[in-house]
Amino acid sequence: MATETNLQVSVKSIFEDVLQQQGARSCNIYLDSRKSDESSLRRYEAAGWLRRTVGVVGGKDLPAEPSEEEFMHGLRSGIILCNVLNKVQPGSVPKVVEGACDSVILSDGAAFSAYQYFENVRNFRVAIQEMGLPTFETSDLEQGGKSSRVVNCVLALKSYSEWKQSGGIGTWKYSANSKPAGFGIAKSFSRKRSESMNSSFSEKSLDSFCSDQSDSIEAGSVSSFGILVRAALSDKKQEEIPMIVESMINKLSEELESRLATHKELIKITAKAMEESATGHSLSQTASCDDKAEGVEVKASSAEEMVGDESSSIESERKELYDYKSDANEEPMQHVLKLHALVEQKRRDIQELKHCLCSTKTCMQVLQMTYQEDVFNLGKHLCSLANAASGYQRVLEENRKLYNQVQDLKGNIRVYCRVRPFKPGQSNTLSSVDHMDERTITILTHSKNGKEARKAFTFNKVFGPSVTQAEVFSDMQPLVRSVLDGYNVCIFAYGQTGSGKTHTMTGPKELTEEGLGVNYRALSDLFHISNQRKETISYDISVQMLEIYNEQVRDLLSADGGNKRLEIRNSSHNGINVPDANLVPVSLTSDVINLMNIGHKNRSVCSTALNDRSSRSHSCLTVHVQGRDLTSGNILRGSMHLVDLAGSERVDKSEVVGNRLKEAQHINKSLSALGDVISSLASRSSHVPYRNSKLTQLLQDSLGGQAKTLMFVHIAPEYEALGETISTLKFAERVATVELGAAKVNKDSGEVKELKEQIASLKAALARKEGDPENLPGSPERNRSKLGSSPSLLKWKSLSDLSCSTVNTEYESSSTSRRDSLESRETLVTPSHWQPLGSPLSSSFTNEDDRDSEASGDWVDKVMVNKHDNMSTRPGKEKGQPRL
Ligand SMILES: Nc1ncnc2c1ncn2[C@@H]1O[C@H](COP(=O)(O)OP(=O)(O)OP(=O)(O)O)[C@@H](O)[C@H]1O
Repeated sequence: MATETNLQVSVKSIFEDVLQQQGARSCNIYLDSRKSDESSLRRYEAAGWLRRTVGVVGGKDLPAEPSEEEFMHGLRSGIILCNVLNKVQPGSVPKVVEGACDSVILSDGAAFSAYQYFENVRNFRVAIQEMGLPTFETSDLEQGGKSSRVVNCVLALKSYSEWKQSGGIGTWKYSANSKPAGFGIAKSFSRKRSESMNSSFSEKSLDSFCSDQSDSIEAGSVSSFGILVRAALSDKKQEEIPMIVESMINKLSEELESRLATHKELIKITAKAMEESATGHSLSQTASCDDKAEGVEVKASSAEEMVGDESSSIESERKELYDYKSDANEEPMQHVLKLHALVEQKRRDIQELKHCLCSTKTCMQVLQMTYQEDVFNLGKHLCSLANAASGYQRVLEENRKLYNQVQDLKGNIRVYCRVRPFKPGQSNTLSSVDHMDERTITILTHSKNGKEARKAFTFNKVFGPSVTQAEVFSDMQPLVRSVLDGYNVCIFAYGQTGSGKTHTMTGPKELTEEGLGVNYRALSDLFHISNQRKETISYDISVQMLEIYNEQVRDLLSADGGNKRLEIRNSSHNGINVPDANLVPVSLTSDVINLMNIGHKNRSVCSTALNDRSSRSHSCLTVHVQGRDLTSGNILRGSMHLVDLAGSERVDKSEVVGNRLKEAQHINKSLSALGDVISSLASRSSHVPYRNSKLTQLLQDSLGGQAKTLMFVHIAPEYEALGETISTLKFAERVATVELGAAKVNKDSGEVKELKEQIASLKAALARKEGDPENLPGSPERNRSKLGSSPSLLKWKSLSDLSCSTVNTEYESSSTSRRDSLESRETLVTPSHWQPLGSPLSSSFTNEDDRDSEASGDWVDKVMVNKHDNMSTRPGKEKGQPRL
């Protein structure tokens, strides 16, 4: 269209030039009539095209320059319209009604027949609408209708027809407002209808000339040129016209030739530009590929999106370019300009994109560097964490060793005394217990001459009648932890029948939470601690329950009620064990309760009315613990025997016979054998007589070496049981006296000093590992905080706390002699004036460790004395040492 306009403008200017050269006066501009002229010209154009296309219809020709009324009147039947449409688009109106009434023309110019009128026009409008062309209302063909819409529709059809004729290349476009040539400038030409061209240079020849010059130029425009020419020549003399026309033609042909040359040139440029654009695009793609190949991780999604968007936009633009190329024949100038602009735009876009890629690359490199730095720092941090973790593991390991050393130094054999309360209804009963303090029990007795006398026995601890189950357990709790560290522990309940052994080990018949005995509490504690350590060590805990009756071992957890006799075996792998006894894995305290119920049931099955099996047999609950260190893979094995011994009362041989006698003999034998073993161990005897009884045989691995033995000696307070009480205490004395010797340490000995130094340096080393200045020994903050947080440390006691001695002093009942007696005890173990140092380990302990260190009280300082004793005498590797 632009080309068309350009050409028209050129033709117009040529006319003007020619007219000026000829001295012709310029046409006047009639601005007021411009509008009507414009619509008239459009109408003429439409009419001209209709005439040329369909010729004479129904014997009536449409005037070449019809008035508005003539135009509408001519088209009202719809025949011309339908015919012209069928020519443009064959078959669009399959049946054009050309009725007999055609010739009947009413005087008012109305429709020939209503049928024709509506049918043809309707079919035409429908077809036009389907083609997407602008249409009009049927009423527009009536008087007062909008003829401009009809004209517009016809011109659109004309434009479409021409587009089609030219091959239908590109997209058909039609602008309803396009003006006929000559109206793009401020001049218009009017012509009187009556005026005719009376020359050889007829209207027709000029029209055909114009139309010959450019096929692509709309015929309507050519018609306008004709009008222009006619208007220009209207006032010329006849003889002037050939000359004017000739010069016009010359000018026109010149103009057209130059136009064609430009057109060709532009097409060349366009093709070149398109090639460049395509090459530029592929270059940018190659560049992006190269970038990728270089390994530059331009992965910023936004940049990729941009590139992606741009590629697709370039692709679409490229397509458009090709479209333009196809349309180039129609509108070369405009297309070329557009293409130029487009190519420039694309170049700019590509440049911009390259910049963007560059900056993204830089950003990515910076980011990469930052990440690398972060990863490096993280690695360093991880290394230091790993070091700290392994250091922490080492500290824990050391802590475990130290802890167990402390347990060793406290004495591998500990003897506690527990006094049962009077049974209900015994309030007036005379007690054999004269006095009790923390470690001493004084029994009321009589001397040989019948005078009242007292006998004092010293233990590691004395528990009075009011002491609770929890308090009893708290004192032995640290030993439970040793089992988890791979040590063997043996806990015995010793005493005469009815003295409270079962109460201590299991609890009262009606079990309550407070009443739970050592067995439940120990296992519950094992579960608790093993659960706390689950991140570092995986534990398997299993339980066996055996009974030794008349020197026969039975399984209390067997389904047959424990009737089968079992053999004790010694294997290199498992040590001493009873392979045929049930070993039941447990993980909850409730599991243990259930198993113990089974055990008690089996034990009572074997009882008779006259013979309470529980007091006539030893029951042994054995807890086997196997722990696997998750870091090193090391295996720790420990076991704990919880033994409820048979009643220790002596049976007068003259009074009992048969089974009772046999039982008594077996009990005496086994208890005596136990005493012998413990004595031998405590005195570091070269021979330990384990094989003298099934009991000592069974417990062999858990007695001696680094194994820990704890004996609860039970006392019945009734005076009438004095004989049994004395004999029980003497047994305990036998066990404990040997340990007493070990506790006789001179506080000033050089070895003790040496030990003190060793422990101080250990503390310092641990504090350094923790990197906590507060934990360095001697730090005032540390001492303050430890003293503040651990009152037990303030309650510093003398070294006599450490003794496991019993002292028998038979003396007259007087306060003086009693004081003397106490003083005499003090000489055995010298009171310490050492200041409490606290434990540097405690800060690195877990809660569990804190609890345990608290439970063990001021253990670090206690270590100092006993360590000397044990270290100086302990053989290198003995039985009962943790098996790793
Ligand atoms: N410390 C205690 N507090 C309260 N009651 C106790 C205590 N010790 C023992 N008893 C009670 O005394 C009675 C006898 O105790 P227990 O059965 O434990 O003695 P035993 O030594 O195990 O006897 P046996 O050797 O016959 O089995 C039980 O009723 C028990 O509940």
